[in-house]
Amino acid sequence: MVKICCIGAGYVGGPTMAVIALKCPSIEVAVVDISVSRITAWNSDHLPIYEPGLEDVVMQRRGKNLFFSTDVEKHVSEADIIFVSVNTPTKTQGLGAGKAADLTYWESAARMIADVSKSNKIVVEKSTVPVKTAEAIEKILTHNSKGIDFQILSNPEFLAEGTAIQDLFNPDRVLIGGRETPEGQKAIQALKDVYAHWVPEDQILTTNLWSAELSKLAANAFLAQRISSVNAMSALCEATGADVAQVAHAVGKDTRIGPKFLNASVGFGGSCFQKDILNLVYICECNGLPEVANYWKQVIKVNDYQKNRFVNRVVSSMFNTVSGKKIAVLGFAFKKDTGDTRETPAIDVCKGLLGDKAHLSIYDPQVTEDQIQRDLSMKKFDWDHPIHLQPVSPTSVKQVSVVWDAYEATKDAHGICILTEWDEFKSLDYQKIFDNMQKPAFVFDGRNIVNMDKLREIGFIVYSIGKPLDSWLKDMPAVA
Ligand SMILES: NC(=O)C1=CN([C@@H]2O[C@H](COP(=O)(O)OP(=O)(O)OC[C@H]3O[C@@H](n4cnc5c(N)ncnc54)[C@H](O)[C@@H]3O)[C@@H](O)[C@H]2O)C=CC1
Ligand SMILES: O=C(O)[C@H]1O[C@H](OP(=O)(O)OP(=O)(O)OC[C@H]2O[C@@H](n3ccc(=O)[nH]c3=O)[C@H](O)[C@@H]2O)[C@H](O)[C@@H](O)[C@@H]1O
Repeated sequence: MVKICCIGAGYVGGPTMAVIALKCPSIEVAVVDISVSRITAWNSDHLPIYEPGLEDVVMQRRGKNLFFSTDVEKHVSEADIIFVSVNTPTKTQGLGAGKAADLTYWESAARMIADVSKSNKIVVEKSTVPVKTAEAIEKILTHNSKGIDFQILSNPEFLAEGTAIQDLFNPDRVLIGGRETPEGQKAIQALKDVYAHWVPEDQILTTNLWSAELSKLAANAFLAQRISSVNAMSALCEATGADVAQVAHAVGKDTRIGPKFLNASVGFGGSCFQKDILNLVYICECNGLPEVANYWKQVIKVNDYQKNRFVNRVVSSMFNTVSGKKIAVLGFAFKKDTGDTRETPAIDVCKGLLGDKAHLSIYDPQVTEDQIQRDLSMKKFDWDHPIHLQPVSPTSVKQVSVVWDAYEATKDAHGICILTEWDEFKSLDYQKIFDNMQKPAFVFDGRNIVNMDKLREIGFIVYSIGKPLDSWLKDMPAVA
């Protein structure tokens, strides 16, 4: 029986391995982690991450051919194929701080693999890593190899949160990069055989190692670039009276451009877009390509601009101050159908409003008060380290209350900011909400999900990203 071990039981390791276990009953899959609380949760009825369809897959295979364990060394030493899906945060100190990937966790995983292995292994990069990481990993493994053959493969993951299970069941492509030697090709074939249990052969792409590593960074950069492009247009739409949804629709009808990923928003979030683009920028700079680096840097700059612009809109619309005013924040996760808040635009928007002394009442159907308080008090980039290395009880931000209901959040509020596109926010009783708010009552829709006309009929002053401005807002231009 082929044995797979995955180091890192996070948003990638957990779901990908659960799906491999489901699709390949003949393979034994162990997911290991240094975080005891994460592994305990994977073995309980309350999985550590919320992802539609995940629980069903885990429950079908857990205890049969899917195991979650903290006994990292045992499972690594027994495995034929080892996936490494650990954190690759942005460096906060030293050379490349604020841009380069911090490979501390990767390196320690590689050293441990070298230490405990007694048989040949295929080591698979599942984490997103800088190009040429495989070379460094190879050096760590072979310097300690005691004659063991290690083959390194790059198999980046393209799943998106909220749709992870669907993405894993029907991937657009599976990408496997390896050495162009006979041993490298054999390793590629072994991994291909795993995916071939459910992925059509022509969707499994094989490349050299560096192409696979770079393709992952490139894919995320292209995706984020589309959002920054449409968000840049949203500012111009507001200035001219064009409607960003109509512009995006017209542009996306061109089959060369396509309709997906053109939703204007308060900004993209998530654990990877910013991190991976910063990493790409750093690699370009290290390779003497400053023009290329600056090109991609601009994608991040426009994203920051979009978040600032939103905050400025809120403040300027409300008589240039939100000091002491109650602002309801609907949605804190970085997108709907996930409880993940990593790099969510809500953090920057809330911090911006708090900077102007607002009182925030936050509601998100999947995010806990503890998480929100952590996010608002944590330093930039600290979130991307294993949970047990993060501050245990951060000081809570006093002007923030977290409630479990949108009606509670909006009661007596002066304004509402919609920051995540949860479906339930579309069907709220906005008349009831209006009746219980201070007047004039504002709605700032950072996700373009509300029916502006209906809300204006009720009496709200409505701002929606990239949409023709309310006459109230026209006279109060937001300066970014
Ligand atoms: N979250 C996502 O949607 C995607 C993430 N990625 C990439 O996958 C990698 C992992 O991301 P996530 O799963 O989101 O991170 P995560 O933070 O949810 O999970 C990483 C896990 O690795 C564990 N870990 C760290 N060092 C370890 C070690 N030496 N031994 C054992 N366990 C260790 C941590 O405790 C943590 O539970 C990152 O490189 C990320 O860029 C790629 C595609 C999608
Ligand atoms: O490497 C990763 O981590 C993953 O990053 C993204 O997935 P994810 O961040 O989970 O979610 P997305 O659906 O890409 O959304 C990212 C952010 O962009 C925003 N977004 C997305 C689409 C859009 O049109 N407009 C927009 O503002 C979302 O609200 C969210 O904040 C990619 O889509 C995945 O392919 C990739 O594997």
